[in-house]
Amino acid sequence: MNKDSKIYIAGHRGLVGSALLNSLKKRGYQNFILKSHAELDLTDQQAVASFFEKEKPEYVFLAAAKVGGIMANNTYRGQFIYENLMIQNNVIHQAYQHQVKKLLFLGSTCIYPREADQPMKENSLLTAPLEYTNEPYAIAKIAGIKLCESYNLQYETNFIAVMPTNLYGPNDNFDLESSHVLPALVRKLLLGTYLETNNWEAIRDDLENRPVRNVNPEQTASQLEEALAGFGIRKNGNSGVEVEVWGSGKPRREFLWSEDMADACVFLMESKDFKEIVASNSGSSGEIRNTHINIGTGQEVSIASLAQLIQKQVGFQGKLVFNTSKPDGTMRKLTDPSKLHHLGWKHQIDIKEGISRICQWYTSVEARC
Ligand SMILES: NC(=O)C1=CN([C@@H]2O[C@H](COP(=O)(O)OP(=O)(O)OC[C@H]3O[C@@H](n4cnc5c(N)ncnc54)[C@H](OP(=O)(O)O)[C@@H]3O)[C@@H](O)[C@H]2O)C=CC1
Ligand SMILES: C[C@H]1O[C@H](OP(=O)(O)OP(=O)(O)OC[C@H]2O[C@@H](n3cnc4c(=O)[nH]c(N)nc43)[C@H](O)[C@@H]2O)[C@@H](O)[C@@H](O)C1=O
Repeated sequence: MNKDSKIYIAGHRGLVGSALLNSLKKRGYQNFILKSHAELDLTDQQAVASFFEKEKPEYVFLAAAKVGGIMANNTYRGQFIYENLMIQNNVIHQAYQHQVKKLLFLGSTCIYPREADQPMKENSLLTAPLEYTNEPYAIAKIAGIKLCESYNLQYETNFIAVMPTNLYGPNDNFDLESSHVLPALVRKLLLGTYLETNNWEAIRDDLENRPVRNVNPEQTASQLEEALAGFGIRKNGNSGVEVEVWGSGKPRREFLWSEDMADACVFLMESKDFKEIVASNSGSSGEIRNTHINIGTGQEVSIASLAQLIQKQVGFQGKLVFNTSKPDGTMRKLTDPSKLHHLGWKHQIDIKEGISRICQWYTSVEARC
């Protein structure tokens, strides 16, 4: 990529897209095409075709998708499979039709079998059944990998598919229901600290800044207390406040800071081609598959430990309680990032540093919506 190359970041307002935009700007890139969902619905085949015809991007980062945590994936199963298939089919196909020089597609580590050997290597794809809670999303992502791979093999395109582990950082979704675990626990535990001191002003401010379904920040203190209890943030008799953690707390997850993730993506777009990635796959028998690349830290933490780390960071004095009526999802999902390490990239920010950064960001002026 040259500094004046025309770069389209699909999903530039999201967690990953915004980190990609910042990372590219820092490196001196300046020629961006940016469209919000409201401006261009990527599920609309005709609209996407017209957009590519008009704009003719040279490089594409496909970070637009229907995304959410375990409950959103499990509940909106139809939307997760349909919207993701449509977005990726439209964008990847038009990138091929309009001779895009390179495209980077973002998948997810949920493509791997539920019982995959840990840490998970790229070649465990399609070797056993998937985790149920996010199966529709995972199937769409697997189709995206195969679309990139098949177009590369048939049409000699240069499309790279990366499989990031669970991500977190600025501009994440902090909704109390549809978000991923890390942003959810940051917000729930912060609200817990406000509830401990009856700081209704801080609670109202938080709810105004990031509206929550069926909660009016103007309500009385006792109504707000009831609303928060519905999200598992509640006063517990005279012993203080408790915050609910979904599931048993036993599943383990691997977390990568979004700016590290963006750095890895830019590194791959700047310096690696699909052919080099194929060449780096060992033991090929003439069949070309598993050309995607894991992006992770190779380090995991239990959900209970994650909650304790965030609790410590925000200074929540109360109790963590586990709600086992909520799903655990897969028990382990740890990437083996050695392929990416061999290609020349390694993460920088560890989980403790990342938690400190995201808690600071969440309460900063910058985070105001
Ligand atoms: N978050 C995570 O932990 C992980 C994410 N990923 C992958 O990374 C990518 C980015 O995820 P993330 O940044 O977290 O997601 P976000 O939800 O933060 O952002 C998604 C972006 O996609 C855009 N978008 C969604 N639907 C459409 C549509 N129909 N048309 C146009 N734009 C649309 C949104 O636009 P707008 O803002 O305008 O509404 C938003 O900017 C996804 O492919 C995801 O699967 C992979 C692994 C883990
Ligand atoms: C990135 C990845 O993200 C999703 O998979 P997931 O890792 O299972 O999602 P998650 O972050 O929502 O949960 C991780 C764990 O944490 C527990 N947990 C505790 N308390 C809260 C809580 O308050 N909110 C949430 N969301 N989870 C909680 C929760 O019960 C689970 O055990 C995929 O669907 C798919 O989108 C995907 O690819």
